[in-house]
Amino acid sequence: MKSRIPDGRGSGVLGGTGRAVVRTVPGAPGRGRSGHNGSVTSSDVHRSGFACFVGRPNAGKSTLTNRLVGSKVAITSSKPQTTRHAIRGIVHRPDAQLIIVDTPGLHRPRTLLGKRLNDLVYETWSEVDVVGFCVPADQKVGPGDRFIAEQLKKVSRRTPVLGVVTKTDLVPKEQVAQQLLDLQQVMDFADLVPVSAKDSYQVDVLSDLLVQQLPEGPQLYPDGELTDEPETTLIAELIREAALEGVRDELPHSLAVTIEEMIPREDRDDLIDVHAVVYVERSSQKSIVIGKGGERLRAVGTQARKHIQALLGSKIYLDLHVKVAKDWQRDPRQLRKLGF
Ligand SMILES: Nc1nc2c(ncn2[C@@H]2O[C@H](COP(=O)(O)OP(=O)(O)OP(=O)(O)O)[C@@H](O)[C@H]2O)c(=O)[nH]1
Repeated sequence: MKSRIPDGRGSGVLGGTGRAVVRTVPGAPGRGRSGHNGSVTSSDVHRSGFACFVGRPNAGKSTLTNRLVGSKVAITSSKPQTTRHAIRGIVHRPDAQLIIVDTPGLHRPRTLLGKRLNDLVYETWSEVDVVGFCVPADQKVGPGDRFIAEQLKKVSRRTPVLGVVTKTDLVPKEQVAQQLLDLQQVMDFADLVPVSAKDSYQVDVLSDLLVQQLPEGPQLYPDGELTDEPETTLIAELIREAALEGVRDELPHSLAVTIEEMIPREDRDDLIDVHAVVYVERSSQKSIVIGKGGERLRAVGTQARKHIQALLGSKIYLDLHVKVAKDWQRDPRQLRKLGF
């Protein structure tokens, strides 16, 4: 992965100074590593830096990123492990600019793709200023979470880690409290916070806690910018998200999307032609994606088009092809071609 930090600010300035505006976190037994006491101190300091969320697949990281940024930039799906690209969302605040890198789920590598994804995770952790470790409120803290915690401990001396209990809307309050206690057992956190991206519950508190860990610094991106991912990457992700809806469990890992061409239609200033290819690994998967009489692929196209038009603010014509790239997850050449 290319460095996610644009101006040479590397690990040397990692770790927030923790002197920013701090609010008490209702219901969270946070310890506050920098000795904050819940008081509010006004400050003219501007902070900027990077954060990422880690957690088991489906923990709600992408949804939380979207909620913090306030726009749909990272794809979400009910299928696990759908986030492959470290897409950044940018939170603009008067007192800070927080750039969120959405990392893929960490998992035991079985293929070359799996290994590259894990490498990407470690690289991201060592480059950011703060990590949010997400654990959903409705699932017991388990071996998967402890595995991640063990990995996180290796970087937590340099990079502060916040414990984030997500999806609190799904369970009663007592269960949220218990989950916070259980999570506290797995590692030392800079702070613990319960949130619900669905209800926007405590999302602003989380934003404050993340910002508190950032170093002082100027705005790194212009106002209004939500992500620095190239448009084509976002469009490819939107198509992949649509293609993943309601398909068999093994398919997500075998799907990749490339944008072959994106050109304004001649003589029309309101229409863009987008040509995309959906790659699968086997011809059996190809027929799943296409569906009977092409029905599924049409539905995928319709859904993706809706989101792409919203993203670009322009009408598009979406041309989708499905191709088989045999065993692309194990083939370095193909991986490169598909952008991994
Ligand atoms: N009820 C509820 N559901 C949520 C919340 N946040 C996320 N979800 C759902 O949980 C599922 C997974 O959310 P994602 O944001 O895609 O999870 P992720 O951790 O990014 O998943 P990967 O990309 O697989 O690592 C989706 O179906 C979301 O709609 C929440 O606050 N409340």
